[in-house]
Parts: sequence; C-alpha cells; structure tokens
Amino acid sequence: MSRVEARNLWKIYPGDVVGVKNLSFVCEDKEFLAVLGPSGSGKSSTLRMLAGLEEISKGELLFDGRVVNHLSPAERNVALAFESYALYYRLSVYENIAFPLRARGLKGPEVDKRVKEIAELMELTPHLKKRPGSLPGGLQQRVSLARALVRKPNVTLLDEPISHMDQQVRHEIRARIRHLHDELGLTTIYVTHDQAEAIALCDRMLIIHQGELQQIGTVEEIWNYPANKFVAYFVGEPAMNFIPALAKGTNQIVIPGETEEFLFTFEGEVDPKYVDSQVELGIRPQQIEVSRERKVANSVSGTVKILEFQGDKVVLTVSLDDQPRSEVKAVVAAQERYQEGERVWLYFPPPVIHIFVEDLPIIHREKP
Ligand SMILES: Nc1ncnc2c1ncn2[C@@H]1O[C@H](COP(=O)(O)OP(=O)(O)OP(=O)(O)O)[C@@H](O)[C@H]1O
Repeated sequence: MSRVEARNLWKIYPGDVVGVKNLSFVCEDKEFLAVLGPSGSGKSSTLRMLAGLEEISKGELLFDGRVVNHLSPAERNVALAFESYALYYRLSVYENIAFPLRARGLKGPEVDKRVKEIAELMELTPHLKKRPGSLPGGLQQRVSLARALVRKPNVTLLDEPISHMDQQVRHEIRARIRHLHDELGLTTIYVTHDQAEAIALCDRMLIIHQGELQQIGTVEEIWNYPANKFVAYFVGEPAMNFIPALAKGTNQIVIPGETEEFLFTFEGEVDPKYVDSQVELGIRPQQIEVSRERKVANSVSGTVKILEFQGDKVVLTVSLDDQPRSEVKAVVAAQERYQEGERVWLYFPPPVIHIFVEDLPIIHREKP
C-alpha cells in the first residue's frame, strides 16, 4: 500500500536531547519491518515521526516517493496502535470499529461492509454488539487493531501493541497481526523491544541503539552477519559469547591459557594487518558443540558451573580452564544430562566463529 523512506531523520528534543540521529531506511510496500532496540534507543520517537505525531527536526520522510513531513496523521493515512487500547467504552465494539470510517464521511452500507469484513478477519463477529469494557484484554486489543486497520491505511504503525499481555494471548494476537498484514496487503512498521516477537513477525528487522541505525536486514542476515558487536550481542538469547583472543594468522586465532593455547581456525579471512593483534572471538551459545571428549581442533575445555533448564534445552555456563575469568554459555539438549562440576569440551565450528576488533567484525566471508 505504501513504500516508506526515511532520509537522514533527526529528532532533537528541547534541551538538545537527541532522540533519533540521522536515520535512513526503506520499508518496502507490503513489507513487515520490526524496529528493535533497547529502552530509550529512539524506537517510539521514530514511529511518532512516521505517524506525524512528532515533528521531524531534520531530514525527509517519503511515502511512495512523496515528501510527507508537513502532512498531519490523517493526511498521511497511517494507522496507529499502541500498548493502550484507547477504545470508546460507551460505544459498542461495532461502533468503535466504525468510528474512523464515519469520521471520514463514509455512510451506512459501506461502513457496515467494512466493519463486518475486518471483524470477520479478527474473529470479532460474535462480539460486535458488546461494549469493549466487558471483554478480556486480548479481545480489547483485537478491537483496537480492527479499528486502526479498518480504514485500509497506507502504513500501519504498531508500538509495542501486545507487550503488556500474558504470553498465551501475545502468541495469539501476534499471529493475527501477521495474518492481517498478509491478508490486507499492509505495509507494517512494528516497534518492540522483544526480539522473539520481532523474529516471529517480521520480514526484516531494523536495529536501533542510542538513536542510531545499527543494521537493517532479514533475521538470518542479522544473525549470521551482525554489523557490529552491539547487534551481535543484542540479537540472540542467550547472547553471543565474547572471548579475548589473539590473531595468529589470517584464518587462525588462539585463546591463550596459562598452561596451554587453544588454536581455532575459522572460515573466511582477516586482513593480514590484524595478525598478532588482540581480538575478540564471538560465538553463539546455540552454535557451540559440547562434548565430554576432546575434539581434535577448534575446542577449548572448561567446567560446568551453572545449569539453566529451559524445557528440552539446558543453558550451561562453563568456566574455561586456564582462564578463571572467562565464562562461556552453551546450549545443549536436556537429554545430554550434564552435571555441575563436570569437565567438558566446547567445539566452535569454523563457519560460525565471529571476530571483532573495536566492536566491528573483521572476517571477510563470502555470503551465500
Ligand atoms: N518528549 C520528550 N522530550 C525529551 N526527550 C525525549 C522525549 N521523548 C523521548 N525522549 C528521549 O529520546 C530518547 C529516545 O526515546 P524513545 O522513547 O524514542 O526511545 P524508545 O526506544 O522508544 O524507548 P522505550 O522502549 O523505553 O519506549 C530517550 O533518551 C528519551 O529520553
């Protein structure tokens, strides 16, 4: 329905507080883009500028190639839904959903058709005559989403719409949001600080930190090719491990120990200028292979300190031998039955080793 393009957007609040810093990105027509970042990173400021609720301090915002900086929210035809439902509790569910249509001058049969259509999609038909106050939270949020989307907006902006709901309801509404997005051919920008939610919903993710764009890409791109150490750490649960190491060659590094060195080779190459430099080896807990026997290469030994049970998986915190201050997390299947105090070997497969210098990745690796 609309392609959104932000060109060097800034939000500067009174007192020179920078909310958003020189942000550029594109959300393609019919794309589902999740905006993910920690608290205070500028997610809501960005969304509010897109919506027209907050003035753009600098830069340009384009919908389908047309600059919309000075258009009101209504003129931009954006749909907005926040965490709070902001429903009209004196009106029926039907009238709540009809409200934006009537406000635009639509009449009788057209209103009726559109309300019933969206109610059907959101499975609200049995509730149309009820007052929103008589419905549980999950249903109220469905009404709020139906009301936001009934106008067939150019762009749908959702700001943590389900973050306050319990897990069960969140899963259900999440699936409905994506279904609606696909059915109605919407362009959706969805703000969240919950990465599981972003991963489950989006086509691409935009990662923001301290008001600045860190990376935009598919979940796979961000997982496999994080643009910097912040993204590498922020996306993934448990987070990526970072271990101090020394570059030995253009595709070899060592984790030095007091009595032994552990040598690792990795896929791809680093620039020869890094050879003999201090680096950080990054490895995701989910990609470490844990065993009770030593593998020939690419492994380091340690002792299991903590076990965290997560259903069919267990997160092990392993303190590396020879390096009392280095701890590494690794995810294993629960049936492996590792014990606290047990000695283990951690194997790091060459294709999934990351190396960082000054927070930036330095391996050149062919992307498939
Ligand atoms: N109205 C305002 N006046 C002054 N500063 C503001 C205002 N709104 C936001 N900020 C500041 O701008 C920065 C970005 O805030 P923003 O609310 O956009 O972040 P966020 O990522 O949405 O955070 P959260 O997840 O906590 O809602 C923060 O430093 C915040 O304190």
